[in-house]
Amino acid sequence: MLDVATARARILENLPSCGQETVALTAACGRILAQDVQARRANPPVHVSAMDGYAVRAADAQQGAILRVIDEAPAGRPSSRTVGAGECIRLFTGSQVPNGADCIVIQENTERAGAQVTLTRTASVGQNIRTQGQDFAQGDVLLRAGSRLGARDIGLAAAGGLVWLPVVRRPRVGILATGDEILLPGDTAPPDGIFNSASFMLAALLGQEGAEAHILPVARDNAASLSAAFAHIRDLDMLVTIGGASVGTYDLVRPTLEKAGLIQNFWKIAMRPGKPLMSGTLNGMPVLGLPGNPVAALVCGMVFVLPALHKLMGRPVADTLQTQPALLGADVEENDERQDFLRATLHTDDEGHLFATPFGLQGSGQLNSLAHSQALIVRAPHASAQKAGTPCRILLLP
Ligand SMILES: Nc1nc2c(c(=O)[nH]1)N[C@H]1C(S)=C(S)[C@@H](COP(=O)(O)OP(=O)(O)OC[C@H]3O[C@@H](n4cnc5c(N)ncnc54)[C@H](O)[C@@H]3O)O[C@H]1N2
Ligand code: MOO
Repeated sequence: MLDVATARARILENLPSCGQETVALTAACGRILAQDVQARRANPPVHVSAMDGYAVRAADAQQGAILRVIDEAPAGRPSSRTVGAGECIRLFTGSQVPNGADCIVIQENTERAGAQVTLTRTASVGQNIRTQGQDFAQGDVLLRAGSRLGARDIGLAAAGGLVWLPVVRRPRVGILATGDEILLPGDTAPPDGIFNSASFMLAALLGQEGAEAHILPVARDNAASLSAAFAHIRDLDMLVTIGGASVGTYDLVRPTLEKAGLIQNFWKIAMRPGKPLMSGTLNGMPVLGLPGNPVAALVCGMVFVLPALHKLMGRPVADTLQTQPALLGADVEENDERQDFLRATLHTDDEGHLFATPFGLQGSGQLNSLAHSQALIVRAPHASAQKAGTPCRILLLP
């Protein structure tokens, strides 16, 4: 059986990037920027007033000076006049600063009488002026390729005059659960049917990482149903199957895929949960066959499908699993030949040590402990029995 690291590398090896598309600002939140974007215009585009008041020449802005109001220029309606000696122009927050003026006296520091204004305080050059390009200049790189766009990035792009943004195309991932016993959550018959948890869990996992995840109709445990399901696939960047991956008589996913033209990369890995993982390509489309046990599907989703998704999105993918150090919160037994991923809760003691405590039961059908875990303890094949307090490596669960 292949080891986990080799399997991961072989899945990532030949994955193409799925390219980019252009979306409107309103559709860009959460997307990954595909190219650096530059400001189309400076912000502010011209010198503007930061306050309601009067544009004056700083040379005139002495306490007690009396100035003549020669114009009024609301925001968006710049004055064509030039402020000369002894003159001022009435301005408002956001108004363009007129020629000749080099400071803004705020309204509270003036007394107005008809067309005359008396300054009650001295002002200085540049006061209350937002200079052109103070925030950013035309052509400045506002956002870098590879960043995930949030609300503040959208605001910055909008301020730079961008209407459309180049983003990484969301990979279309088909999720095909299989099994005669699999029901939609909430279906009432048959009473011994198993609700399809794995498809919804994987769709959520991949969706929150930027995939366009499509839950396909469940295929039945027979070659005809599976063949039809594979034949109906169109325009997917990746297919993820769930179940029917093992060695039983009704585990027909791999043989049926092979009949449809699958080029198998590998099948079966030294991992618990996740042993019957399969990787291949069908007419060029990457296919990952996950085990049906939902915990195995999720752990394989984290360890293999997410990095594959990131690769499809052109995002950097670390060569190795990004584990972190912790201390065992309970004794663990000797491990066999499979790399183990144990569901665990985390807590930090008074001295700041992080402990990962594995659940006692680790069956790969048990979703309750999966949902209530914060991490997976990763144990190497053939690791010896270890006592609580021993250093270990953990993978944080999303
Ligand atoms: N003789 C052997 N038997 C098994 C082996 C083996 O090496 N030799 N491997 C075991 C391991 S490890 C795993 S994992 C499972 C994987 O089996 P399959 O991928 O064939 O999965 P199924 O048999 O279809 O289902 C297993 C289990 O999971 C439930 N299931 C399936 N799909 C879903 C779903 N979408 N949502 C929720 N639950 C699902 C299904 O009802 C079964 O209970 O094989 C072992 N056997
Ligand atoms: O992959 Mo299986 O879940 O080890 O039982």
